[in-house]
Amino acid sequence: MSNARTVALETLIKVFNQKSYSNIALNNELIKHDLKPADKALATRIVYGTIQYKIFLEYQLKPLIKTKLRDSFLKPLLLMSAYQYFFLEKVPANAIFDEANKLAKKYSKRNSGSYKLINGILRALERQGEILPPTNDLVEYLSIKESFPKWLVEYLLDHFGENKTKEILVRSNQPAANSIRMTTKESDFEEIKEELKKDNFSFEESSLTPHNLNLNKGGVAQTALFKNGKITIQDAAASLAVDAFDFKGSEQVLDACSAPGGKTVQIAENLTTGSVIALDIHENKLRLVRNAAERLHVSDKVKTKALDARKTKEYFNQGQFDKILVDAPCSGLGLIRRKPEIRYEKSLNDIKNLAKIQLAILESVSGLLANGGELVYSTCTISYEEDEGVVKQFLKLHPDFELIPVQVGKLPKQEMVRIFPSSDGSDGFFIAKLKKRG
Ligand SMILES: C[S@@+](CC[C@H](N)C(=O)[O-])C[C@H]1O[C@@H](n2cnc3c(N)ncnc32)[C@H](O)[C@@H]1O
Repeated sequence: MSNARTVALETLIKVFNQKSYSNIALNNELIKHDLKPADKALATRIVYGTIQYKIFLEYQLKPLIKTKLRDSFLKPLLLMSAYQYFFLEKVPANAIFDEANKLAKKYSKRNSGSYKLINGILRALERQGEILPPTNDLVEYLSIKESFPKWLVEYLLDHFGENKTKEILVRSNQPAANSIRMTTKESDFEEIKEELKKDNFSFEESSLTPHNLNLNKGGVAQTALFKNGKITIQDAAASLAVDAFDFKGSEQVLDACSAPGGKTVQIAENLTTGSVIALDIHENKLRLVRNAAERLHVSDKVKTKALDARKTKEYFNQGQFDKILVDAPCSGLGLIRRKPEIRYEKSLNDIKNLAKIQLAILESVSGLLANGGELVYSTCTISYEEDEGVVKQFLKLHPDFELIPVQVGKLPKQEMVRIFPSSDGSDGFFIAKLKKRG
């Protein structure tokens, strides 16, 4: 039996029991089992949905599991069956339970009783229906309903209030947009849109910027438009960080944390005689930056170097760069819709530790900026400590820098830009622009 649910179960066993990354584990299983496109889509939905709603699903199953689950496949199978039961409206309960029973038979050791156990628990789940904690404990209620750890719900409530928190949680559980950036000049956008239509894509313009479109489906990497570098896959919010610079074209630019290179190529597109040096601490990731530069025909303007951005003073000269981008490593809370497991992996401690690394990177590169030069600091997170907190600490230590209000895309001019995961599917993001006096 090789079908969508076998692939989903194999993947979830690796993710939950062996701590594998979901995208890598799923990809390996999809390669092993040659599924039809519809089955591929179903397996993907079950895997990501089950991970996304793990806390909610465990809460539903907890009152029904009365014995120790000995076989290692049992918990992943129960979770994915419960996910389908609650979230896949078009699949009848009987079909979900039959498939679960078949998988239980296949995976059970003989006489282990696992098959009967699965059947019993899932039938009991049907009788029980959805359960939620009382709404008077808002943290517990939202944690279960939207499947986020309690510390994170509490953190969001403290910083953004009840309405914004609910919005962030709900939107983080919605699918990410299939977002592309048109890399050409604005006058060619219409031509690109026509070509996309010919390739059977429909789209809407991003609510954040005219150079990004949200496509109705994936698969754009197979098109000539992508292969020729006229479009690239990039989140709309992320693309705004580079737009915050005021380019002349002749600048020397440092991209301090560059892989996989989405912003490096965008910087290079803005340069004529200038060039960009792209750093990353992981040498193997720099290959992705070089590939992106080649596809977008900007290789002549991009040099890569493996380096810890906290050690840049040892390699570059004071005042060597006119512009510096620090798109920092961060907790990724703005990316939860793309990487659902982030919510279970990060802690408040991680946020605090990352803030120290971010400040150390800013500290290291600050001396390399020429007087009058621009420094853009960005993250794909929404935590205060990593965003405004880092910028404010940096400014306290560096009175030679000033904060410059930012106007990017369709957004109003702001002191610092915070984008929450948005209704049209963009990631959460933060952008601040600093200028070195002189
Ligand atoms: C948010 S990602 C950058 C995304 C990239 N700017 C883009 O637009 O495609 C952060 C990157 O920083 C790298 N990184 C982490 N710690 C670093 C350090 N100390 N020095 C340089 N790069 C680092 C990570 O390997 C990761 O590729």
